[in-house]
Amino acid sequence: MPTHKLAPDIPTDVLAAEQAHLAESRAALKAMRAHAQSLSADAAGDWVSQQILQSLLDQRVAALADHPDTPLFFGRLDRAAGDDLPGTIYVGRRHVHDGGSKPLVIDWRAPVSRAFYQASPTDPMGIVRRRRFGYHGGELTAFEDEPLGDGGEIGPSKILTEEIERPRTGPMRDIVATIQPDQDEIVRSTLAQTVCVQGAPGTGKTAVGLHRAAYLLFTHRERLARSGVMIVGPNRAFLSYISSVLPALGEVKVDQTTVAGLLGEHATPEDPLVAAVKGDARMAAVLERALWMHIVKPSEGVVFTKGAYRHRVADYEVREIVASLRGTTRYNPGRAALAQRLAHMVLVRMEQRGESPDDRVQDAVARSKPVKQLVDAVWPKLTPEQVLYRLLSDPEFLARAAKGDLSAEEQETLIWRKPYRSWKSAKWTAADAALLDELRDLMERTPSLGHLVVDEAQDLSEMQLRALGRRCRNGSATVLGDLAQGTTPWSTSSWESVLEHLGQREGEVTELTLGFRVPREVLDFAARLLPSIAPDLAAPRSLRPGAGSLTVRQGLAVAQAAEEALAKEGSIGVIVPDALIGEVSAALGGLPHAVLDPDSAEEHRLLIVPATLAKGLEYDHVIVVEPADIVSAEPRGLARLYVVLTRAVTSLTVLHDKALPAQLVA
Ligand SMILES: Nc1ncnc2c1ncn2[C@@H]1O[C@H](COP(=O)(O)OP(=O)(O)OP(=O)(O)O)[C@@H](O)[C@H]1O
Repeated sequence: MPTHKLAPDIPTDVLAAEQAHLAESRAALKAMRAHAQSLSADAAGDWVSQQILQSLLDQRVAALADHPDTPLFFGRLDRAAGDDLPGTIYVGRRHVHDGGSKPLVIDWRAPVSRAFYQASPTDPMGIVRRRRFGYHGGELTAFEDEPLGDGGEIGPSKILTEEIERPRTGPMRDIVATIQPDQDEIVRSTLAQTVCVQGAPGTGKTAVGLHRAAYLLFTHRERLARSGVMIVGPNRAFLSYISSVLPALGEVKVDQTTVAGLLGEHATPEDPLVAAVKGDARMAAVLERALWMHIVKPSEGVVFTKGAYRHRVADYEVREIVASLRGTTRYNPGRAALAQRLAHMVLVRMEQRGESPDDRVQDAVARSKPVKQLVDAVWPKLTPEQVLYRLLSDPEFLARAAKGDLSAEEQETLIWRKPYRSWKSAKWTAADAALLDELRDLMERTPSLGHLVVDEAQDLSEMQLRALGRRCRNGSATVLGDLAQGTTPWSTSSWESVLEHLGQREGEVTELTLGFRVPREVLDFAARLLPSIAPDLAAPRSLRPGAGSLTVRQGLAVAQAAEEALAKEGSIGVIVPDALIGEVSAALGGLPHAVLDPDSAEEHRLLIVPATLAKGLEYDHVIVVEPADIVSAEPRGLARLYVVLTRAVTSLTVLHDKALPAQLVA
């Protein structure tokens, strides 16, 4: 077993030497920042290049900021001699070098840093000793050594345990100092590889996804700067919770959004049965047919008059062009190509008459009135909204488009009960947003990003997955989720199916099994629901025993439970059925609190969290109010309850007036 050298019994001379290295590294970082600040964008040739260069320099300066509370390095590796790498390496959030070429801190994402996460007594990876540092308020106060060379066992790391037990306040933190070997495998998988991670609540899926984004940006900086990386999360409260992790890792240029943010903020409520049909991947074929059904068989040709001549393209020739374009192009480029092909035929006629028209003439003919009129009649200009409007309001049109794909019953489900007056006044739903996006892509190709991280992916419909898949079709994805936490009408029951609809069939499904958030006692309690919501999943395991962390009380004494929690350290989430927000807020009376709101910058230790927004979040102390109402509020209410019961880091108090759901009673 290693000796854990933690204050107060650590050798002060060794600690002082490490503190001196920290001071030297801090000074060097300051010098690097000053140097970056001194660089001028004036050298750029023109105004535009100057602006671009200035923005790059500003980003560099921002990335070199030293945050006093964030340790600059958290680990040290002492390597066995034998190659030209330095014998001692400090692993930290970014590279820091002295004025020359001496590395003072090496970025955790660099290949040499991998051993910090992966080396073990059985595979020391050339490392003789791994040292972890403990910090207190930005000061280096302790360290812990793990000898790796002697093949012995490594005991539990106190620094790791302390990090995991640290009370939560405010937004999510990075886990860069304590990434575990199985998490590191996922973080460092190659850019070309799509990875899908199934993991019980609190196993670090979100953390791993964010760190993978940071790793890929570091490793493929130029490529991804061009193509982009995006994080897609379940709702804005979640985005706000994770928003500071990537900036803390020096990555400020990653878009973080929700599916609604990406596809359109359409939120008209909808019957889950209708949403389920709209979310089904069979809708893709229906939409494709619906769009192309707008093309009308040409019954006339074109006559283009120039001077005394009338140049004619016959109706059968138009039909041939349309037939040759159909199916070989997207809708909008097809329209443009039809105009150009008609113009080309006119040009051929002109040449046959001895004229010698050039490309400009062809463009002019393509834009001319007779050609435009014919194109509009045969291959009409459309918006996605027009097509979907027609599909959802015209049963006969839907029947033709849906032939063989949707049953008569499903078609009836889709048709609006109360049709809108026009496509402009139609009110769209979240499920419609994915359909509109599919149509948009059938009309014009959606650009692809380099990498997409999709969190809580079990909740996405097949059509939403297709929409996300378009955005990484030339790249790869990290897909994160838990089959037991699916709460939407279209929640998936298989990751293979998710990967298929995402268009990433080659993706590898892997599992994280060790929980870092929820104490064992609480997790075991919540896991009673698993046989009912995800019978194929193994019961989750927790790293943290957490004896005494669970309390179940009859009666809704919320204020009392909140006061008890306020007497302890850390954040408090009172998770309530959405319908009870007002009532619980009134019951909390004079205790300062707020209702969770992603748009508010206000910070409160005591937050009321609507059950439907709790996904992905965590609080030190969680008070769950009236589980029976959480279950009865929605079709997948039991899964919602599982999500809600697994948000606690330190304690969970369940308050109930009504009988607890039978599945929870042992
Ligand atoms: N290696 C680690 N070291 C320290 N803390 C960790 C580690 N891995 C995860 N955690 C912490 O555990 C908590 C849960 O992590 P995270 O939110 O990523 O889990 P999740 O699997 O996405 O959970 P959920 O399914 O409930 O959304 C977070 O506070 C995270 O910082």
